Amino acid sequence: MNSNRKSMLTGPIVKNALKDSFIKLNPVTMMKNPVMFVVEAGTAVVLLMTVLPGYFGTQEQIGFNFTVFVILLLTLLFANFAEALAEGRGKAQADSLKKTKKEITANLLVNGTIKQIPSTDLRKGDIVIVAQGEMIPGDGEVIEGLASVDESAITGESAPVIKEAGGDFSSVTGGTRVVSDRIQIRITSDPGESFIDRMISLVEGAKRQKTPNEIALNTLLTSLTLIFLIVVVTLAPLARFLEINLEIPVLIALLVCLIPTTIGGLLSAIGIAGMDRVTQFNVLAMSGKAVEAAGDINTMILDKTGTITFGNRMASRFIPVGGEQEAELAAWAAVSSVKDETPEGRSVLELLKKQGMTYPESLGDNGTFIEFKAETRMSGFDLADGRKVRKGAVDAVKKWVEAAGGTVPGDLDDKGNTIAKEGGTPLAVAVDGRIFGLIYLKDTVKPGMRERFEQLRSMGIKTVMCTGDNPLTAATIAREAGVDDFIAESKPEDKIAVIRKEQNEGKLVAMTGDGTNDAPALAQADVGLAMNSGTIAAKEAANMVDLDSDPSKIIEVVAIGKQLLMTRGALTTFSIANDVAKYFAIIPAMFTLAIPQMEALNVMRLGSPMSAILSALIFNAIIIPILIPLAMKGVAYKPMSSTRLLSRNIFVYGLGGVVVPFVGIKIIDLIVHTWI
Ligand SMILES: Nc1ncnc2c1ncn2[C@@H]1O[C@H](COP(=O)(O)OP(=O)(O)OP(=O)(O)O)[C@@H](O)[C@H]1O
Ligand SMILES: [K+]
Ligand SMILES: [Mg+2]
Repeated sequence: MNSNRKSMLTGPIVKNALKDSFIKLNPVTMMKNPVMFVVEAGTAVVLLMTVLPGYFGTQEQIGFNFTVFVILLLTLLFANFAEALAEGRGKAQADSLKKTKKEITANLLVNGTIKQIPSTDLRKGDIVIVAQGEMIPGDGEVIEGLASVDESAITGESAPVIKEAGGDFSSVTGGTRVVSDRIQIRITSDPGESFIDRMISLVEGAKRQKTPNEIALNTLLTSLTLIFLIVVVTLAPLARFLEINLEIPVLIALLVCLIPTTIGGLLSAIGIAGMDRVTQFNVLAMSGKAVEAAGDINTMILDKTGTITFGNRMASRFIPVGGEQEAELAAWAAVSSVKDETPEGRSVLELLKKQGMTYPESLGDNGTFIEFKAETRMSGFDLADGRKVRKGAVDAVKKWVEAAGGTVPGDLDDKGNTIAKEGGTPLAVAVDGRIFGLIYLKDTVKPGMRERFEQLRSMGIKTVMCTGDNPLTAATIAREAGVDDFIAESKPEDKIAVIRKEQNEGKLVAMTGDGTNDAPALAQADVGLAMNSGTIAAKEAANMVDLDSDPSKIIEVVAIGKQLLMTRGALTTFSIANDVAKYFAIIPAMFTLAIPQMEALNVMRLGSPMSAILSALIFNAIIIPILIPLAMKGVAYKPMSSTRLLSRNIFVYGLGGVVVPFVGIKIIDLIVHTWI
């Protein structure tokens, strides 16, 4: 899917869009776009006057009427083509996704025996078994086992990912393939509601609804259209009263030139293309509203590990405290990590191996594993003989040891702080009341983070790093990465609190996350970007999912959102400014047609009244296809504050919108005038 996602507009897409341009002429479809619907009504009237001149017009104007009809029809087709082209890539993607959605056989587990049923019969709560080489029959959660899964059908990324029961990597997607081992899965979606179904309807635009911004703009454009309609309709009797004869096709041409057809024709293409840009970027936005909200974000909440840093925090050294032996510290660190499947836990065992050390493995028999939790900030192992082994954040382990009646060695804090000041994470290791020392976890800030935060600042966006790590480590990483603010030792509920606080100040907040404990905060945020590798709860709470599971992408998503809003604003300004020039072409021409002495009004020195009207109308039509690439690609975006952006755009597109048609109409008139 990725290969064709990246591909540009191909021949078949353009061909389909051409066909769709005609299908979209259906008045029922057209009615959703009042500006273009008025153009269509006008086109129909001019057509009647051309084919039935006896009833509706005069014989000698047939040529002119027919020309007006053709230009109006082209105006409609151009607008339809813009929308169809914007929809085209999504439709092509949907087709390729549908191919991956073929029916397969699922191994349903009923009372301990396997029953084969078609995947389409699976319901929420069913348990299935998927073995090596088989396709996963539906979305679900791994409840037993571990397997590597090829998810390229949805992510385009061919390297298999590990899925395992428990933790943040347990969610699987229907249509992906198990490449090794065997897992038990609890199905979490009913037929028709799966992730792929949602993806299809998203990229296809089937569920595309107008965003509040689009509705507001549409209302404005409709009001403008209505006003001009009233003006033009009242112009006719007024002119007749003054004994000036204004032809109906001329009035229709005037109306079409005055109403905002440029933005009316491109509006939906701009929205669809914006959504599409997000999709090309391998991010699924659940609605256009989410993409637009991204464009208006004031505050961005980021977590440290995995977003700002690479996130593979690796144990790099064992540092004993209180006169303990390094070998003994290492052994207890290993015991606390035997079943700890977090990257941190695994790295402890790797370090042990690398240093050629060993630990008494039999201690791991018959004990209870204590899983790492963000709330306790510790993990460990309760031995069969009753001894409790823990490793975790220094302050958490200190409290735990003190509660057990132990004492804290005097050099613990100093040694811990030294690690933290270097940006590392110290983990203390203890057995019951005795602290043996520290594990030095190293993580590195991703390159280029500083520049990215610099950009965000120039866009007027505040960045807050929220981490469960200690304040010293947090401060070091925050300084190194250049975030505006940070919150250390934060528990999951603290993230929600930060979001609420910002929102209460009237700000829009974005955040990324992947864990079940991030889900409430993802739902609370105005833009919640969940990682595809994350839990189902996170993905359902968020309004965007990143298929590549790269949390720092939120930065680009915001840029795309801004670009969408800017493109819409710029083309609206351009469209309305455009109409000014058309007054100067059409109105004098119209009156000169009736009263030749009014030639003095012809400020643009256009060839003849007829050619002036046709030139304005031709310009009005061809400006739509000329602007399609801009509507699709978006206007160039440089990070700067919203107010500066706004004034810059009004200058460029407002002034440009007035000047360009004067030049354009004049050039067209020079050509047209030689023909008539
Ligand atoms: N596997 C583990 N075993 C024991 N303690 C751990 C483990 N992983 C992390 N910790 C400790 O718990 C703290 C909190 O971890 P948590 O994952 O909540 O936040 P974080 O990863 O530090 O920050 P972030 O929110 O940026 O991901 C860590 O700073 C570390 O001190
Ligand atoms: K117009
Ligand atoms: Mg973490």
